[in-house]
Amino acid sequence: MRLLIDVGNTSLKAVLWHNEQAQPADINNLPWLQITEVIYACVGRSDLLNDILAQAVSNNIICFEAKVTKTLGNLVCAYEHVANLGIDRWLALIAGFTLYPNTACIVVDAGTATTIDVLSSEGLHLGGWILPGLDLMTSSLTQNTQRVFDDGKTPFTNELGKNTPNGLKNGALVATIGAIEQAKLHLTDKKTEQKVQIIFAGGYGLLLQQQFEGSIFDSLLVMKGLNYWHQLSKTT
Ligand SMILES: Nc1ncnc2c1ncn2[C@@H]1O[C@H](COP(=O)(O)OP(=O)(O)OP(=O)(O)O)[C@@H](O)[C@H]1O
Ligand SMILES: CC(C)(CO)[C@@H](O)C(=O)NCCC(=O)O
Ligand SMILES: [K+]
Repeated sequence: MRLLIDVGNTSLKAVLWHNEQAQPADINNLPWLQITEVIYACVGRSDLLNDILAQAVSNNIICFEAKVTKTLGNLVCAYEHVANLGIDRWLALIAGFTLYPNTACIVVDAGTATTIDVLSSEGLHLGGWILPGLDLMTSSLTQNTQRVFDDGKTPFTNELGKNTPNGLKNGALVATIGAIEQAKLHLTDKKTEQKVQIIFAGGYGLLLQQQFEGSIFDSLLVMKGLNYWHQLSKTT
């Protein structure tokens, strides 16, 4: 059994991976006798990991930290300074590349931030964008204006707004949808009409997925990326 940990800017997420399946992990009561290795990634507060890694060490369990590299197998990172790319973005790309081989992908992780990454069918990461997540978009407006307010019950829809919370929420949603549409333009090749797979992850991933026909939502994308990273980094 493997312990997979993703430390983001809002929370630490952990799952136990066993027989190709994820089980929820209670980080206050981890089954150390059954855990064979720990694989983790961190874009947020690394101090959240201290206690778990110390427990792993005292149980003689080996820990691996996933890092971004220029290449991983046939996957190539767009950044010149690869260490600057968030590891969560790289792991989501690794998962997209592995789950959809030879397929152009747009990988969207919608949490605190929304990240959009573009991957060619050959495994070239063409680059991406970092947007405020839907909640950050709306809270930055309510906090920096006098009259823009949210009512806590208005949903995000792609309709035109006809009141303030509508205008605010829907503005955030369509800004995000529009960015994903822009990402498609970087992959569309009129001659080959290649299929582009749009993959969503993160807290707002399901909501966004519903806006794009043929797209998929995978709540475990980053966790799967941790597993694939581990496999690929051993063999390449
Ligand atoms: N059903 C849901 N479950 C969890 N979060 C949700 C859900 N629906 C919307 N959200 C929003 O998604 C965001 C959290 O998403 P996610 O868990 O992907 O966070 P994250 O940004 O990846 O966090 P971190 O940076 O800690 O990894 C929050 O803004 C939350 O309000
Ligand atoms: C953008 C976030 C915050 C998304 O979690 C993370 O991937 C990150 O901190 N990235 C570093 C900056 C970059 O990816 O260019
Ligand atoms: K994240």
